[in-house]
Amino acid sequence: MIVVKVGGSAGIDYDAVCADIANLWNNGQKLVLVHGGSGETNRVAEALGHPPKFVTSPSGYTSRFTDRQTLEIFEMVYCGKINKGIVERLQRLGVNAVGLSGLDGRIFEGKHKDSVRSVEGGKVKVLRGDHTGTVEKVNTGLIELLLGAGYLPVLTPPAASYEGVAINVDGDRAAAALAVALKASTMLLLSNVPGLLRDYPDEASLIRSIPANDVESYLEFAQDRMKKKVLGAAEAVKGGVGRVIFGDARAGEPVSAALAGAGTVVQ
Ligand SMILES: Nc1ncnc2c1ncn2[C@@H]1O[C@H](COP(=O)(O)OP(=O)(O)OP(=O)(O)O)[C@@H](O)[C@H]1O
Repeated sequence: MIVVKVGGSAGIDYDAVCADIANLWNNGQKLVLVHGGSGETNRVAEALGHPPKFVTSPSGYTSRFTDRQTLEIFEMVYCGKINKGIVERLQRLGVNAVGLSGLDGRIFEGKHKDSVRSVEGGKVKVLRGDHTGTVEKVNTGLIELLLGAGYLPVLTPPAASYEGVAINVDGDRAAAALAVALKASTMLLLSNVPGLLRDYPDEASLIRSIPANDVESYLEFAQDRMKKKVLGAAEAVKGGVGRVIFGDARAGEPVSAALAGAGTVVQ
């Protein structure tokens, strides 16, 4: 079993990712696909007159401040345009894909965090009305039901809070929780960079391998949103996933290339 998470940053080639996945799936590879949608969400939010707001926590993690309106825009893009776009591509390639959010059947569950601490102008502010959280539980029953019946699950945030409220969760860490719960041998985190770069954005500074017992010390090379990927990788290998690969989803055969070791291999 492998878990493939494909991001939603500019430049990602969904046609290439889906063609590669269809090929692997049709050759018997069991897999679950998780996706993001941040780039398109930013564009749609701007167009709807509710521009994105990002907050940086005192510990340096950046996240999207998700008020109710942002959550609704987020769902339009993640669960709508991106999810159905991927499912349609896979269906056209002969793969019976089923697109679901973490809310559906409570596939991803976690605690709702209503407030977030944000560093603004050197001061820490508390912002309320946030619809975010972290995945703590994965309903593998529904996923196994689908896989057992021959469907390829295509999953996306948001998750469900324990009270049944939709919460924006980080897709990389959701994929990590899923990979642990499914006892996956490999998790791929594909985005619009070749992997973790020592000197971002210099692509020649690709870090080729990271020892599984020392992932956190590589957090220092990751800026803003890349930090969550490194954290997700640490959580996955700690939870028993054999290897995590940060790979490039901009062209070629992104999944096969990453499985063959292109990118940053955490093992
Ligand atoms: N050291 C680094 N190496 C590589 N990328 C980095 C580094 N530091 C920061 N980044 C940024 O991290 C981004 C990837 O993370 P991001 O969460 O934006 O991608 P994603 O997974 O494609 O999106 P989504 O949130 O939609 O799933 C890259 O586009 C790059 O700008």
